[in-house]
Amino acid sequence: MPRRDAGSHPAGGTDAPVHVVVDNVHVRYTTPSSAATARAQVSLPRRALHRLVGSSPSVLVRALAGVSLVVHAGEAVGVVGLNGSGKSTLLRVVAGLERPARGTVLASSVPLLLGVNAAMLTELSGRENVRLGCLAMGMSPAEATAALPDVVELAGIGAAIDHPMRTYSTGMGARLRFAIAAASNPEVLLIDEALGAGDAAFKERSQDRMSALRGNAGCVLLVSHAAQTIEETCTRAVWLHQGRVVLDGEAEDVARRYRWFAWQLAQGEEAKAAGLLEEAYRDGTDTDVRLDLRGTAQHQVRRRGGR
Ligand SMILES: Nc1ncnc2c1ncn2[C@@H]1O[C@H](COP(=O)(O)OP(=O)(O)OP(=O)(O)O)[C@@H](O)[C@H]1O
Repeated sequence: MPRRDAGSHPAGGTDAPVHVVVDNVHVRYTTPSSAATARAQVSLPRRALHRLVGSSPSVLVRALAGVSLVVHAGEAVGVVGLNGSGKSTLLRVVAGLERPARGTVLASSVPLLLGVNAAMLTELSGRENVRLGCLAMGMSPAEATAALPDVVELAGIGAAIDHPMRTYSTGMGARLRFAIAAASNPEVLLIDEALGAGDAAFKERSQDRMSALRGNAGCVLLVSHAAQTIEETCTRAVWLHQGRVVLDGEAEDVARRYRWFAWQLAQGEEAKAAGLLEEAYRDGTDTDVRLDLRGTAQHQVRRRGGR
């Protein structure tokens, strides 16, 4: 994946340096499907072959279908959307763990992805995992030793820091993972649902830490199903639906509109939800990115403006 210097200046909005550029990114997965529609797309001989070996034909899933966005230093961007809308894929593609079928991702430095499943050695204590985690993020042994007290304090799990991680609750594990990731002070921090399991005290600590990181010219991209977390934690939010950006704007506004849409769906009011989605899409913006040969990005935000 091209990962060049994203240092550029935007044509609109903030003047802060750009840390992440996602330019018309498409991600597709080919996945086996037992659905009749998938079978119907396969030729008869191939269908017979599938039956013979007991396999299923494949279908193409468009996880991201032309996503463009630009993230500046100092921003915390929340990503909301229904299950399967492409949120985790977006984070993975920015982290460089997924290669887009089309489009470009640029980051000013290697992004750090913090997920619920971030690898930990569960037989080791939290403290030992902190040390390993710091070394894995590229710290020297001396830096890891120096970072340890801060990480332990931020995690705030008391005596449990010396217990094996297999004895931790989900929330305790989440606190430790976040504390380890934040210790490296990454310029681009990607958080996938990893904060959801924390309690109120942790929520406050993690918000403080993210503010400090943003104040330090870093940026955060945060996926959460809790639209309220996005409202409280982020400066901006992106609503994804079926791999496309519906809205990209002020966190409170985007989260509120998404929440209202999701609530209508949950009530079985599908027509109403579809109307809200359409209206939000019309009110949204498109981001046009122009890359020059040196990999510098310029971008422009265009209103879709259907009303
Ligand atoms: N490895 C994979 N192989 C096949 N399809 C995948 C794979 N990963 C994701 N997908 C599909 O891509 C689409 C987007 O998935 P993604 O995990 O990005 O959604 P999400 O918005 O994060 O969902 P959730 O809120 O449920 O976590 C879904 O249709 C999903 O089934």
